[in-house]
Amino acid sequence: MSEPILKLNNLCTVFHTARGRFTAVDGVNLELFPGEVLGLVGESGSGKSVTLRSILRLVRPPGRVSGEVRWRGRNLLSLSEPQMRQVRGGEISMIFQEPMTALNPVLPVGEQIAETLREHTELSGNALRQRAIELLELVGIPSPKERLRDYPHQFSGGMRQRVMIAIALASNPKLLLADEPTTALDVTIQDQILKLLLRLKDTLGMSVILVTHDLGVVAQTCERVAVMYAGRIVEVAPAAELFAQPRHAYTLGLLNSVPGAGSTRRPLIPIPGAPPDLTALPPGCSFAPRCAFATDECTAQRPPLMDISGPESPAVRLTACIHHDALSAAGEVTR
Ligand SMILES: Nc1ncnc2c1ncn2[C@@H]1O[C@H](COP(=O)(O)OP(=O)(O)OP(=O)(O)O)[C@@H](O)[C@H]1O
Repeated sequence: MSEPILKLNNLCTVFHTARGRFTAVDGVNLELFPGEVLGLVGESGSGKSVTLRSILRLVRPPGRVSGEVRWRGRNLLSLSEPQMRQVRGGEISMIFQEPMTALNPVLPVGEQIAETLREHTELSGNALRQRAIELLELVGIPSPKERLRDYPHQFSGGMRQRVMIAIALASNPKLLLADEPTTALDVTIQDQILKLLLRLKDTLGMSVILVTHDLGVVAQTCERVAVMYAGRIVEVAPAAELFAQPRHAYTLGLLNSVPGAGSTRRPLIPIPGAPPDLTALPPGCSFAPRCAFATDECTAQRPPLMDISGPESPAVRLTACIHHDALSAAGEVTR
């Protein structure tokens, strides 16, 4: 297997709020390989977005990020801000759920693409304008030359998302961080945007981390999946293996609670309870209070992320569930 392009080592992000101090990202270790699409899934508040923002150092003080973000031989957390600006929007780009938060409403889209091109490439004058047209064309915007002068509000939701992707790709990034990029769109447009992202990933040779709570989107797009719960990674597996045989009780719960992620005929079983309050996490496994498999051992101490790859599954499988063996049998019964 090739070397990872990105490696998160013990990434932690702590916030101090009126509710108290809490760790939104709690010791995340994760690897991303060149050209792969990794899905980061989990319920709302599990720390997916904060993980992405921590990679790019977009967490504002008093939020504090520690650990290591190893990217092409450097730790991004120890770069100066000017060095970081070259990486952010240059080598690594990010797209968001709501393009309007990323786009400037009072600037024509052509000018917004030009800004990124000026910052991250040597292009100027006509070559720069030509490249802006090419980028709009690349993301499937009809009549790109004419649309350069248009403002974000003159585009439909799906087209705005395409514009944001064009801006993100302007610098030829090696990594695209996509935070729920299709959640706000209707299903047909969602499908088009996901296909576009996959095509662009292949054409441009990027890696992608895709944050989503939609397991259907994961099944459609991701090669590997990391599951987050209460700020921690609880399972990592190739997507097909994760769907076929989840090895963490939380993943099993997620798969059983949504339609379409596995067999379509099975009944949906919601996960009981709600995600924990991060300011008052239970001892041991954070999922234990909601888990049908939990035993005293689960609440006694926090289970580490264990490597359970075996000869029958050559790809790396990690789980933080001590009942991962019992789950395989139960998983087949409930699913
Ligand atoms: N700037 C901030 N200040 C304080 N708390 C924050 C900040 N940003 C996020 N949080 C908190 O950190 C936790 C993780 O949030 P995050 O947005 O990463 O979750 P998520 O898994 O992406 O959920 P969603 O799918 O709803 O976006 C949540 O409890 C959230 O309220």
